Amino acid sequence: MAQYARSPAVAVIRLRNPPVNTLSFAVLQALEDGLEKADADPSVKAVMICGENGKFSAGADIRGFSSPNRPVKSLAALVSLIESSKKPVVAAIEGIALGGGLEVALGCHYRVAHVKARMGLPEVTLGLLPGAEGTQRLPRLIGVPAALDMITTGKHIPATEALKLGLVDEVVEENTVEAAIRLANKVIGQPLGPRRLSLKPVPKLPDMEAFLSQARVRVKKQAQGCLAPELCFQAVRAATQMPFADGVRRERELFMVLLSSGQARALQYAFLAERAAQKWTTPGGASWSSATPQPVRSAAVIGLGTMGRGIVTSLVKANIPVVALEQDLEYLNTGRKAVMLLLEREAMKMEVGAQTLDFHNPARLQFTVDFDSLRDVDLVIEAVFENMALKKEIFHKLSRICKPGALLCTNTSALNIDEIASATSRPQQVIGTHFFSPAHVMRLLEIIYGRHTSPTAIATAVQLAKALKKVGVVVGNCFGFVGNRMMFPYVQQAVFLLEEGSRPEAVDRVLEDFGFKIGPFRMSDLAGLDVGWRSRQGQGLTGPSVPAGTPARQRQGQRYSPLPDLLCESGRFGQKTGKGWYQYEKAGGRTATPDPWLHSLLAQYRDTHGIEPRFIDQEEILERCLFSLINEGFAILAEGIASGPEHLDVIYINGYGWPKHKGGPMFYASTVGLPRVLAKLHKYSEAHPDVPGLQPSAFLKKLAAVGNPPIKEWMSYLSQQSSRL
Ligand SMILES: CC/C=C\C/C=C/C(=O)SCCNC(=O)CCNC(=O)[C@H](O)C(C)(C)COP(=O)(O)OP(=O)(O)OC[C@H]1O[C@@H](n2cnc3c(N)ncnc32)[C@H](O)[C@@H]1OP(=O)(O)O
Repeated sequence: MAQYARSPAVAVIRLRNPPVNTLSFAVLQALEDGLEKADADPSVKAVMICGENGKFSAGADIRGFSSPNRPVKSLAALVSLIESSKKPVVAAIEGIALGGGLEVALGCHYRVAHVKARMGLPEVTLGLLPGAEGTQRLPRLIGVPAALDMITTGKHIPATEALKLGLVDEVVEENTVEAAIRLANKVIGQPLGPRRLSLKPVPKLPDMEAFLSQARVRVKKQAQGCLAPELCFQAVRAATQMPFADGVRRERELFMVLLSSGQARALQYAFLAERAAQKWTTPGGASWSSATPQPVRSAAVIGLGTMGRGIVTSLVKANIPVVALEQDLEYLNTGRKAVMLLLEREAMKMEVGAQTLDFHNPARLQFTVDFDSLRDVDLVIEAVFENMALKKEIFHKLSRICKPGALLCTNTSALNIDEIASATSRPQQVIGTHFFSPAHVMRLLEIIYGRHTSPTAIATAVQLAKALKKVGVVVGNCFGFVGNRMMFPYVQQAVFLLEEGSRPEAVDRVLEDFGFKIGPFRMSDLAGLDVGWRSRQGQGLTGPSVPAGTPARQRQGQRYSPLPDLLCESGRFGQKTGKGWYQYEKAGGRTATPDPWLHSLLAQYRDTHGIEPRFIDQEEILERCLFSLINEGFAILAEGIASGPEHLDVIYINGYGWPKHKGGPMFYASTVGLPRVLAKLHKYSEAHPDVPGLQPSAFLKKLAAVGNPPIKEWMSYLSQQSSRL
């Protein structure tokens, strides 16, 4: 709620709704009561609004948007009420003023911010727009270009930038509340008209129309299928074209369009899913609420290939001293040059300069070929290539060399954590940390616990993810873990569709139109086709270990496509060789062009195997790829490999380019409706009985049978979570 006090001519209203002072009905009501009380008291000459616990407000309650009683209108009315106050109102912004929180501050006549405060209108990231008149007030205060930038990107800006933009009147390093009270006392009796933003004109630009049309193109490009940025743009444009009251009406109409859109629900779900994924549990009973992380004051990275370089960069950026180790001086020098280049680029992006990152200081970043240098580090991340024997050899060494409490992490995308841990005398300290490439950019960190991994080790890895500004998702140990395990049937369907008559560019287009950043074939070309080829060779699916007489398109009674193997046998490994599922301008090129060679290979292949090609429509492409991926997700949940559907969705949004405005694969399934997903899987599995990925999982069947419950109830239908531990 809000607490009311006096100081002595200034009424102090403190928003109070832990942890982040969201604007619930009760808070809004208490704020309104406080304003009325201040207005009615002749000894009160000014008002100051601040937030409890060093935070102004994180805005409207994201959990409340789906409620029929959401306080949309009352927030806008309250902001108007603040602005129309006859006594000056000053906002004291500490910590954060976001969304509706910043809109409340915009209703105030003056704003004082702490130097460490951050401000923003992040509604666009939730599929909405600042619907409490923020799209009309902000451009009047800071001008159209800056307002449009803040509103269409949702970025948080630091107080110092806010001061430059004119968003706040003062920035202070000490007590913000006292500074705001001082300012309130100073402005008593001064005219308020010029401080009421609704009365100000929108600052003019030499050519507003030209600016807006260029901005619109930029916004559209960044939106990638998301509706909110375009409607945010339209609301700000309304501010340039209409009087305040009409602009507010337009803002309200656009807000209602967004509020009822599926995208807003999906994006709000994604926000909450990310928080839910931090609350990990294991079938063995360990959980985020009881496990305590160990401090990580230093780290080592073994292997300076693509992944290792990104991981070192990430650690340095997080201010964790790193020892980087390679097998010999030649590899070490190549790795060192590459890491330095990455860090220099990052330092430039961070606008802090190489000195602040301090990566030239050997106490912060040291390169070595000597395993003994790892003796004292708190944590080691092994990032050599995917070879079980090599990884086991390294872990055996680490087990002997590292200090007793050190956490031993393996960066792997599929290998068995228990087998790696078995090479050590301390399997409780061994954990999988699956980084995504480029590791210093991608937000996802899949954290894989093994049979013996301790809760402390899991909590430490989760804490490390936070320190690296990544989202860590804790999952159980199985082949491919969560992300890649769900990806296998998806990619498999994509290849089967080629066998049956489709083309890489057709399949990719359907999935890119759905919203994936890149389709499965472009993705395989980017990652390198040889990675999967080596893995299939290791599993005995291709190469000399396949028994003579095995049918070309069958393995262990199941359908198998040798197409990707054929490409690799012709040296087509994707972008790096200039040829894969597409052709590229050169080895290492990025521009994919459909390849006639591949088309004739497909025709020849179908001929050889007696496959009559057929036209495959977009619906079948989309459903077979997505529903097989989702189906695997249900199997993963039933096996207790992940704590809930939110965890799978967070993995897909942050690691696999799933469109966030579609909420993640499991959320998407809930919007399609589980009975429909099930019916389609039945249909496709009847047509392809030798494809296990299309046979509906028992958990999906159960959820459809009990009447398609909401996603948050799914896990309660798992009577007994089977444990992999
Ligand atoms: C009535 C509508 C009319 C007009 C439009 C107004 C719209 C809005 O205001 S929409 C909301 C806009 N605000 C945001 O988008 C802020 C979202 N929150 C954040 O960015 C971050 O949470 C934070 C910067 C505020 C804090 O970050 P951090 O310190 O890393 O903590 P957490 O993210 O883990 O959050 C802690 C805790 O708070 C919950 N929470 C945060 N913000 C909201 C919110 N706006 N509504 C509801 N709950 C919120 C968050 O879920 C965490 O709780 P749990 O641990 O229980 O999940």
